[in-house]
Amino acid sequence: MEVIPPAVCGEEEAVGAIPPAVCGEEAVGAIPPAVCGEEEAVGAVPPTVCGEEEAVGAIPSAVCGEEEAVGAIPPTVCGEEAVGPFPLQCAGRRQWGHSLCSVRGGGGSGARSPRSVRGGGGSGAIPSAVCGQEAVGPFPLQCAGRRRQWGHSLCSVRGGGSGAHSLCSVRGGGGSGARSPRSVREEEAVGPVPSAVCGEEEAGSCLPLLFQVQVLLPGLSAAPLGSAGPGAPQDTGEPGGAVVQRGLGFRRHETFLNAWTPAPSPGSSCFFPLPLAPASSHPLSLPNACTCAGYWGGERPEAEAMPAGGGRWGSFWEQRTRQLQSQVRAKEDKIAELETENAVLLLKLAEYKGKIEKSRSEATRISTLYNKQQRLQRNTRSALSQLDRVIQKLNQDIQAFHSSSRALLRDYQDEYQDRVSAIVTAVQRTRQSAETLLVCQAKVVHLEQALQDVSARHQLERQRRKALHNSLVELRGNIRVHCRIRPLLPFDSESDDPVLQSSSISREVAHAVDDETVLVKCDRPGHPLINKTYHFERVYGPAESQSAVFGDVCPLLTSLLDGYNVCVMAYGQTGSGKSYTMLGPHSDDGPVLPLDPQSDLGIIPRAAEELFRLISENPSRSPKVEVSIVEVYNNDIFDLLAKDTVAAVSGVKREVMTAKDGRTEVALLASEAVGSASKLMELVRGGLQLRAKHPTLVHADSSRSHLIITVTLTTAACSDSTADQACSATLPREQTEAGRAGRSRRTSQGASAPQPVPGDPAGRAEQVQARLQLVDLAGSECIGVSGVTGSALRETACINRSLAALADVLGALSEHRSHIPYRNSRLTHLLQDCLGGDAKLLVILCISPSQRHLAQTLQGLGFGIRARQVQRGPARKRPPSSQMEGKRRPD
Ligand SMILES: Nc1ncnc2c1ncn2[C@@H]1O[C@H](COP(=O)(O)OP(=O)(O)OP(=O)(O)O)[C@@H](O)[C@H]1O
Repeated sequence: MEVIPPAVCGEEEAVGAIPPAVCGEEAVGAIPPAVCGEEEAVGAVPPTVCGEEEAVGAIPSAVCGEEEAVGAIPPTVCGEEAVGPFPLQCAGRRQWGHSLCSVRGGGGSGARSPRSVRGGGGSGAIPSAVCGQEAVGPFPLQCAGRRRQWGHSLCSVRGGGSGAHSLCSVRGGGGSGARSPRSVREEEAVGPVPSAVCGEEEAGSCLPLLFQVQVLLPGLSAAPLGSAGPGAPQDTGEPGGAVVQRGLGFRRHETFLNAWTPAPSPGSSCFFPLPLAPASSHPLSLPNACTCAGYWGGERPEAEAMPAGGGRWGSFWEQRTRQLQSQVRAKEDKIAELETENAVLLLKLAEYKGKIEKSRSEATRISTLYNKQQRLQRNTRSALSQLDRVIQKLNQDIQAFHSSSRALLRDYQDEYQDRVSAIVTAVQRTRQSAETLLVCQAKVVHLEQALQDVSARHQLERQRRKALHNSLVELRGNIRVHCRIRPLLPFDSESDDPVLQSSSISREVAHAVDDETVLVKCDRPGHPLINKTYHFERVYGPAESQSAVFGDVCPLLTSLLDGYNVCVMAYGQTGSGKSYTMLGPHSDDGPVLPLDPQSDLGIIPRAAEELFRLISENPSRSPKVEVSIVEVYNNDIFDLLAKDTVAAVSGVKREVMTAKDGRTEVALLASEAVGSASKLMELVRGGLQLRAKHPTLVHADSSRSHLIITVTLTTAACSDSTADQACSATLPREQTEAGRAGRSRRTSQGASAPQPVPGDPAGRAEQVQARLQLVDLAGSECIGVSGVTGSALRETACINRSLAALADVLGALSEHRSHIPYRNSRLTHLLQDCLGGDAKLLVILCISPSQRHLAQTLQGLGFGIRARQVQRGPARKRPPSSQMEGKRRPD
């Protein structure tokens, strides 16, 4: 083992023969220096640089980061950790210098090979090793600690190592070597020749310094080598000695490094620098710093290897110094260039960092977006899957719909064809029908025309027939019977008969078939079917108005003015509409004139108005009009205009008497002359107030007496010609003709025509009296139905008896009996002139359509038929009063 280089060790012993050994924990090196970290490093030649692994290399140097690197001369640059000989630049973090730091790894050995070991041991001959926190380097060695450390060599080398020219504070193992300085920190450093410089530890002897390297940092003026100012290193002049600078007095923040480079060792061809580095923890606290200046190793050069004498050595070293200075300058230039590049790189780095930050935020944003997109994609996928299912379902539905639609379409087309063919057929038929219809329309028009002609002819024939019938009636002296069917009223349904209350049975049994026929039809269970028709001069249905009824009465008023006695009599059961027909709707005030077109007033007020209208049309005649009103109540006659009359029951009874002229009159009958219709109706209203009334179950406002209003017209007699003219002016043509026929007949028969009485001794003017009797009979009633008792029952009995007497008279008249029983009743007695005389008698037969009153209806219809059968001979005008005297008609 050569014992040339010194060994430097940290905490461990460093043993080195000649070359120094540098070790971390333990370092052993032969000739090449070995620098080791924590592991032992043994190396011969070349040095080895390794990271954590052992590195062995020959000449070329190796640079490694974490990996093994071996390098000889060319410098090596590494990232975090680098090793390089000669100008070695290694950039760790912001570290600048020739060689770099933070070399970790095992040791190595080799001649002239720098070695930087961290952790492991290392050995090298000439080149030094540099480490980050621990670094070793040859020649101008700059080693930075962790921060801002500048210098040729560095401190804190860990690991053992041995070898010549091995450097610096070594921790760990020791190293041994001949003439090798030894620096031991915490551990002993042993070196024969080279001295060891250490901080607190022993510094071994050093070889004579061969030259100085001065490195100036910015702001520090250069000091001449060997003659620096105060504190400049002193050459001890002893070979193998160490230069120890203590208390050099450098200013703070200034760095002055003196390097003493030993002579090349025989075993190595390179130099080992003598770094001067602060030993304190802070790199800039130099004044108290340097404890270990440098080491040199190797044997003193032999005569043949080293110029003999100081001059030769001086020139050599001067040359070498210049060479090295030029190299230093070149390196400095290179450093400046690299600084620039580094600055640029730093700028780029900052830029890239900014971009990286931006990219990171962008990446974060993109990541967020990506997550969102993922979620969206998941949602979309689930939605799409649902949509797919829905679409599949829809497709199935659509297919089903299409198939059903096709089937429907086929059915529709088939049906359409059928319908079209049917329509075509129908259209053809319709065309044929239209043609037929046109023909039919033409026929219909023709028929309608013919019908109108026939109708006109029929109407004409009817008028003729009616005229003939009226003539016949006039000639025969028949009683005219008009039948009026009132509407169905609410009280018609108030029946105890459940059969009648049944809605299945029609409640109307009497119907107006036409204006001359009444049909009674009733089909009740348990009763014989009734289906009978009755013919009258006129039939009024329920809908016919009061004015229509009065329209047929109106001609009789003309006859009245012509001198005929006229009687209009309403006959019928109770509640059948007699008072309604004769007077109008019941009211407390009675019928009030004047009439309006829509009025419901009956025959009496209308007749009054018409009478005075007719009178006013021929003022030359201006007959005297007198009114008397009587009622036949309980077969007694009461004068309703008598002054002594308070009420019918308590009034004075009147008697019927026969006048000289044969007329029947009421004795002491009060009569009042009236000059107007309203005056007449005023008297009527007064009489109605006195008329006996009593409510029954059938009719709440039932009249209990027969009301007879007599209007007497007294006119001056006129000649036949005058009378004919007057009659012609007022009567309808057929009536006039009939009247003429009758008159001619009466004349031939010697009937009493009004003729002037020549030589009337009394000198009285001839007068003709004609009477209009308006009779509202009391209604016949069925006692069981009307439910009357007491006085009402007597009233009913009297009413029924009087009506029966009336029927008997009509029966006798119709049968032309010799005796007419007028006097069986005061009613018939009072109406004798009307019933059997020469008056024009009109009976208005009122019936109820209700089934409830069927029996009474049938009885009334029978009465009407019987009345129609009466032939009394032609009606005659009333003769003048002079002719009437002494004439009496037999009873
Ligand atoms: N043609 C008709 N139109 C409308 N209502 C009628 C008609 N005939 C009768 N009435 C109504 O019938 C009811 C009975 O009529 P009305 O008093 O004339 O009977 P009546 O025969 O005089 O009875 P009574 O003999 O008992 O006096 C009355 O309320 C009346 O208004």
